[in-house]
Amino acid sequence: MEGISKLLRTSGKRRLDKTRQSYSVLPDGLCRRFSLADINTATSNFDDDLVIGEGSYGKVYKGFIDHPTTTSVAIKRVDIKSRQIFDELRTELLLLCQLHHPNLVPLIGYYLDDQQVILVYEFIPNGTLSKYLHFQEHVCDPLSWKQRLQICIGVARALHYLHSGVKHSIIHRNVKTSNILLDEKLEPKLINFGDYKMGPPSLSKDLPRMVSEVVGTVGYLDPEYAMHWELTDKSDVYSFGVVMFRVLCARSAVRRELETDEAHLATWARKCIQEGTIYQIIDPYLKGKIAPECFKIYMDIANSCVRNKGKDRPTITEVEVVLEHALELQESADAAREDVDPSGGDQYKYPIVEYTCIASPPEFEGSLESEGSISDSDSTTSAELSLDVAIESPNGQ
Ligand SMILES: Nc1ncnc2c1ncn2[C@@H]1O[C@H](COP(=O)(O)OP(=O)(O)OP(=O)(O)O)[C@@H](O)[C@H]1O
Repeated sequence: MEGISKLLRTSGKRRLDKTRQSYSVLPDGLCRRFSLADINTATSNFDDDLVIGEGSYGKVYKGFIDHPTTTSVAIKRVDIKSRQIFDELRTELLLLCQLHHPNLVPLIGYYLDDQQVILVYEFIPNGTLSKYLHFQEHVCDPLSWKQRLQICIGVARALHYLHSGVKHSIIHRNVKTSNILLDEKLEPKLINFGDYKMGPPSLSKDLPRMVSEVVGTVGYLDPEYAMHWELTDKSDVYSFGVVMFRVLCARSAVRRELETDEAHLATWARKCIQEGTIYQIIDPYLKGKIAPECFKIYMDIANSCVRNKGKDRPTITEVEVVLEHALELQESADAAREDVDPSGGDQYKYPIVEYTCIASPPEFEGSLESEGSISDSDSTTSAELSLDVAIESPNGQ
């Protein structure tokens, strides 16, 4: 990783010295370098019909390389309007070509000159996770609960790799559902590394790093980092907690039109957890489909991720382990149900339970047994039995 900063320094100098000219910023062999002619062919000269998305930096095109085998790629083209944009894109490039994990989007190659940076990624066909999380107005088939758990596990694995799998931890800083793409098997791939920051060596991760600007997305942003400008890997954990609530509730992370607690999903979810009403705000599609034991530990870990203080949040490794356990619990509950009623399929109904956690304990203990508690909807108070819960019986009738 020391090599990265060195490369950044040297390549920065090169840029100042040269007029428009393609050049390499990486040692040979580290990453494929495309010519502009290759890119023009791949995108039919940046044909607007091939645009698949647009980020804050520019358009993303679907392209095809290596004719006649034709591999599908996503090509991100960024006009260099400022030195900062140039540096961020080059940073992403330098980082990505050295990272390899099944849940990170693979970078295939790049083209770079003084006026543009073009990054060529593997094409991930199923779009962003946010596309699947539209409360009550599904634009595509809703994901099952098991698929959602598997997606969360994949993203947690990617973050685990970034936080601990490399010499210096890498803090993504912009974990959100629109930065998670799904491949043909709905395996998640984390994208957008332009805002990452290198943390301290992995072994001393708890030391905060002072940053000169706060980067992230409203609704996902760690409040402690936003207030004190001190960044640790726990900021990503906070954002990941918001992703978990998005996955459960299929609601937006932030709704600017509201001026109540409901404006921020994380704040709203924590309030509902304290009041024992969280089940009322989950995605209606999931109601009755989550095994209570799985629901409890999912809520425990999601709730602990969005604690105000980073030191009270779990590490992403702990989150990953708990989510894997949650998936096992769901699978064994599903298997037990199938034994009872083999024809039930996805329609098996679990009792509707509420989850309550009055106050967050000061430390995350690893064991989540003692945290929240769940109760059958039968035993909820009348105040808790508002519309959503009251109209659904455990049998789905
Ligand atoms: N590898 C890829 N495969 C398929 N689609 C992609 C890929 N990369 C990006 N996209 C699509 O292009 C869109 C824009 O991506 P991009 O990373 O530029 O923007 P963004 O997520 O909006 O980022 P920013 O936070 O910089 O505004 C994504 O939302 C996605 O739909």
